[in-house]
Amino acid sequence: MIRQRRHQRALSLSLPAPLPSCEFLHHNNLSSSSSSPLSSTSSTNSFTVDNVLDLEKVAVLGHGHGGTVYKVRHKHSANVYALKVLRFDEGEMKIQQEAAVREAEILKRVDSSFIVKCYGVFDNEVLDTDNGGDLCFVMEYMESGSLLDILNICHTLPEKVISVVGRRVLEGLHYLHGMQIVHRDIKPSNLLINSKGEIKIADFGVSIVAKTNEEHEWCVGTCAYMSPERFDSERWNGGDCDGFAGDIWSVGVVLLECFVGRYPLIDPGQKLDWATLMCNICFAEKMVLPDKASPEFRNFVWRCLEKDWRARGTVEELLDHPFVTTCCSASVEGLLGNASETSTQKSEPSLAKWPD
Ligand SMILES: Nc1ncnc2c1ncn2[C@@H]1O[C@H](COP(=O)(O)OP(=O)(O)OP(=O)(O)O)[C@@H](O)[C@H]1O
Repeated sequence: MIRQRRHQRALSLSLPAPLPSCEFLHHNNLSSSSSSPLSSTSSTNSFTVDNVLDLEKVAVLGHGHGGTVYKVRHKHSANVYALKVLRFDEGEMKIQQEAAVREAEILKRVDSSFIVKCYGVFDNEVLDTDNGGDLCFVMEYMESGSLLDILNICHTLPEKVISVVGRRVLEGLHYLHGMQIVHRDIKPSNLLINSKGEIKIADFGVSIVAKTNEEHEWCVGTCAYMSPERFDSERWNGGDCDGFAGDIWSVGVVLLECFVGRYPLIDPGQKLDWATLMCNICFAEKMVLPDKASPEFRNFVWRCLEKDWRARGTVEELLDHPFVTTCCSASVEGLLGNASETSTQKSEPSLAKWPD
């Protein structure tokens, strides 16, 4: 539902001027049938896919609210990519296209080892007519799936792994926030892991550029990971917020989830509904963390889950926090042991969407 709502709004982004070599922003006819790229990535990324018809489907990697992600192989180079195929509903085509264009604009500009790379955006029907879509993103293939997949297998992670995860995500947010990009949907299924065990941030479907004069709706993203000022803007002065603090809140929820092995802001016996989430996120007392958590981890999580966004830790502050400065490796690979096979047992909190 929130994905639908996201498509129903015509949000606009104020972004830096496009690179001279980039065709994308000048190409408005998204419904045309073309197999040439609408967009390449920035000049520092080598653009390796120039015709989507050179990609052959290998497997389905997963389904999201907007479409399907395939593992694909480039026929000539044998390089493997993830192909995200978005579908637009009839009747909402224009608004959905605008949302997808915004996502593509952001993806085109980001180039960081902490962010899943996008190698091209195409507007054609691909692979075969049954599975064709309306807009396709050729993405870096992340072999080990998502943090959600890892949690499905391991249930909980040791603190030393969580600190590596935290550091990587903070580095990614530091990069994004430096470019004025607010992600707005940090959650386990949007943190992907490659064969080297490196975690990267993915999915910019509801991201925005902050500090512009544009009006942004704040109640978008995934409810369960949403900060108080985004959940209840009026009470928590969300109107004054630039949005960066909301990403930090989500990091705190994700890391705590890795520690306790379940969504942490709802007690096991509590019903997962919108009202309970609202109460727990916006009104509950400071959370009591498990005894077994180290003082560093507790303090880190509390700095992230500070309800008042103005008092919450910033990305710069948290990158200097002892919990993430002492982490032993830039990769989670060795620490995760046998958790390389994916599983689909666990899902994110089912009330992941904003209720109508
Ligand atoms: N670049 C990638 N490499 C490998 N697997 C991927 C990649 N991108 C996505 N996936 C897999 O495909 C699944 C679906 O991704 P998608 O971004 O469409 O939706 P989602 O993030 O799971 O859900 P939502 O649409 O609610 O955000 C992911 O959960 C992940 O397992």
